[in-house]
Amino acid sequence: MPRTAGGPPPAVADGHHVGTADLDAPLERLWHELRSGPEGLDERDAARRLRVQGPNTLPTRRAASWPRALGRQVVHPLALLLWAAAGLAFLAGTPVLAVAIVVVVVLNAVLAFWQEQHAEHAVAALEAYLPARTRVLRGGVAREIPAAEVVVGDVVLLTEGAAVPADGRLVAGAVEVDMSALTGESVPVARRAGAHPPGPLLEAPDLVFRGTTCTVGTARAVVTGTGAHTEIGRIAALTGHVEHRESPLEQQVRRVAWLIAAVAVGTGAAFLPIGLLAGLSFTAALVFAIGLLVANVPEGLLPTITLALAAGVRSLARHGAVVRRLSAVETLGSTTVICTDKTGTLTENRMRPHAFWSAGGGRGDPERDAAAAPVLARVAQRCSDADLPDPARGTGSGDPTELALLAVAAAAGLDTRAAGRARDRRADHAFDPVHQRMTTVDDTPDGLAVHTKGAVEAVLARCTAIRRGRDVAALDEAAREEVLRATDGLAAEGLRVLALAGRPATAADLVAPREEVETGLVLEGLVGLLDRPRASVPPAVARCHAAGIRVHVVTGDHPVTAEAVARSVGIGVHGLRVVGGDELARLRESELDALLATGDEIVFARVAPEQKLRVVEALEHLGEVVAVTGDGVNDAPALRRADIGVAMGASGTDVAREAATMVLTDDDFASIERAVAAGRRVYDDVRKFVVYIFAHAVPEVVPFLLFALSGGAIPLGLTVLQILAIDLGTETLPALALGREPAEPGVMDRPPRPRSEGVIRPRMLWRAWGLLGVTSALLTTGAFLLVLLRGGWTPGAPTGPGTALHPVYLEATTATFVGIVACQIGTAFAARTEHASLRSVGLGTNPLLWWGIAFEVVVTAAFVYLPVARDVVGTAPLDAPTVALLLACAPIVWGVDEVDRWRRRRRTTGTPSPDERRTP
Ligand SMILES: Nc1ncnc2c1ncn2[C@@H]1O[C@H](COP(=O)(O)OP(=O)(O)OP(=O)(O)O)[C@@H](O)[C@H]1O
Repeated sequence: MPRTAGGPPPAVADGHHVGTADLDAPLERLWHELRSGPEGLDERDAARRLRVQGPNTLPTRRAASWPRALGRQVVHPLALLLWAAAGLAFLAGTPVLAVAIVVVVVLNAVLAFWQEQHAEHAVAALEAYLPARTRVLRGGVAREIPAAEVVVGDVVLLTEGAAVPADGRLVAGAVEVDMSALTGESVPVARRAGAHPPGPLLEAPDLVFRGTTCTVGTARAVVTGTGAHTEIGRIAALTGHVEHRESPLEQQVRRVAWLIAAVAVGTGAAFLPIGLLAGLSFTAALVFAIGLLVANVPEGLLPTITLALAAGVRSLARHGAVVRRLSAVETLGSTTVICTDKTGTLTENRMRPHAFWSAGGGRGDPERDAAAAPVLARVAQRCSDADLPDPARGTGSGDPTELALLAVAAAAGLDTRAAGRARDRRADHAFDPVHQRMTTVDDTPDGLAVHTKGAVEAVLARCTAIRRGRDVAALDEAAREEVLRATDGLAAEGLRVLALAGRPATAADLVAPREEVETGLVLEGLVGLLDRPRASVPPAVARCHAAGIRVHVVTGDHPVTAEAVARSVGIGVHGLRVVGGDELARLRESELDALLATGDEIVFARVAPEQKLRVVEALEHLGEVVAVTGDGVNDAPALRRADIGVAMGASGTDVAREAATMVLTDDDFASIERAVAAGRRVYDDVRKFVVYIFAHAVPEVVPFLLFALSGGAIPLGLTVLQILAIDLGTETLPALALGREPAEPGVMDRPPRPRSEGVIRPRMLWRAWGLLGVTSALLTTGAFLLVLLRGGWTPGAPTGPGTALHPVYLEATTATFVGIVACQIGTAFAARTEHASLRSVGLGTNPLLWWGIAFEVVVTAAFVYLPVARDVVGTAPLDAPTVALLLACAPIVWGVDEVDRWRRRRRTTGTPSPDERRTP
């Protein structure tokens, strides 16, 4: 019987799973049942299987959940408040109002649903930017393919840091895998080919599963299940898709929304007795209280914020930074320190041999002099896992360091193709960042030989002799000094220096542990590799400095090389310290804190990945918001710990990607800086539309206040239904457009926002309610009174239905309604910037806003001029001069705010103080 983790094996008609194959069977039978072999499938067979089996992706159950998502919006707590208001309106005998409120609830729910779906899709679409890739054998040749194209029968190659793309059985090699996604157990477990005692499926020592990652070792596995027919596929089908977790920004805004809703209910309740005192009937007073409530409940706020975050995530993805959590966008904006690695992030990761040094010949040209150093060239050729099929074009696959060394071997006339090398290799000890060297034992024309290459200190420590021309001399203290001096000389030019060494081997070296093989080596020479800084990095570093962000380098490379590269891109212009891994290890926590608090930028060189975590923890202890980059398995803890863990999408391992908050598709440091700028922009945008949404509360409430405080002598300037028309019809789209506002000039010239600072601050409320709101209220109330007085009204004169003044009253409320819309247009333009002038951002730079305003104008015109709509909301057509007068409210509101911003800029003499810059 085939073993399963639980329940019977899935249906196998489509061949997704080896339900018919016996996992306990000997390998030969498994190959037979899967119609595959140690060479893997051939391409045509694989393509056909892919068509039959479908892609190797996990099912999503989005389709089934949308009615629930929509339903959730209708019973959302703020919506429930509005339902209650509708119920009250119905009881108060105003069914039209009740229906209108219900329409508001439903339309808002639909809009919120649409926004959330949009946000979810934006996040889901990110996967397309990060296609998981995997290496498989096809017809005996290793190829990298999208993980979605893996089929049953494929032979996959697993290496350190790789995600297991499908369920399978190991056929060669041994690995350790992190099974935590399946079992919750975080300690990696060993898996090796061959061993096969009976027992539970998940514990079988030769089986690997999709969703787990390989932390150590290399192995080959034949795929036995893909897509939904994997263990994790079954779990995914049980739990459905991942829930959206609320970001701190959303939590904050939710709290504020509740606070405002409570205030709205409170004011509504308080105005009920005031209305009665002003002489209203109970019904009229109730309607009036409901009006206040509906006017102030900020029901659209949250979904709009979620959408703004999602839009930010999407635009980041298009610019090389894929964020894996919505909340990361806001954290990015407050980043204060970036810890970056060097190779590939600051530099291009395209290395070429630049200098060569040997004890006999001194410095030389690596390609020209390579032939004169045959053993060195052989180490470069043999001790490598890269493939340089065509040295002339320099193209190939593998580690850039090794490709550059293969170029040296090719210059010496050696064959650099992978196939021949693999044939002669008898044993190897892979490179890892802790040992910082790699060793192979190979058959050569001169017999079996050990070949080692790596960081100079790491190799030198294992050498006992040094080559001088044709001779080999003992490696004494003086010779060691000579090598280290030569290393420093090359490193000072920013070169990555590798030492190459070798010795004749014996059969014992084929089975001996690493430490024994890497002894008694002869140092052949040094090669200096040039890896140019990326052109985009110096300006990005300068922008980080202007934005108050410090950049530390944490690298495995030599201190002198790292310092030269750091300086060449502008890191440390205001003070640079270089700290080696050994020194870092000796520092006490308090000393490390003191070092990091100096304000200097620091190059941590020759550090082990584990030490990165220590630096990150110390920085966080100092209250910094840290973004840290990493690409290897050992970087994962630091990536997880940091506020923003940044993994390298192009060169990093799957493990690092999984642990990271953000993945750079181009590995470029400049993308981090762009992401920080985008984070700041999104945060600013959220504040912009909060200002916009809050501002209209004042002109909506003031007519009620005037009515109540005048004891009914001044009629109600705005009907409840008109308020609903504003909330619903006219202001939604401009608010959405403000969420897409391009960054304001100077967004990267101000210091980072403190982590503790709330999104809504007193100064911003003053601007929304005090400045924009009060100006709008003055203008609209003025317009209302003007129209009334012009029509012959005097305070206290009756304006109710049937009275002579009723048509004038209708016209006057319409003036308030249109006036508020015009003021909102002015507010929208004012809210586009927090500090800068509108001129500096340009009038046409947010086309969405223009569309939103066009929509607003059309809807308002419909409410005023379409008889059906007019009857519902109680408006009357306005004449052209009145309309012109009301439209003037827009530039006035904008102008008042523009003057205020100008005044604040001038008060700070053009160079705003940090505090001033952060306040709206
Ligand atoms: N494939 C390799 N074989 C042998 N030695 C290597 C290899 N790659 C790198 N090294 C040596 O090990 C050192 C550390 O490499 P590691 O990959 O940890 O860091 P790095 O790439 O130099 O820096 P960063 O952490 O900034 O990416 C290098 O400086 C180099 O001397």
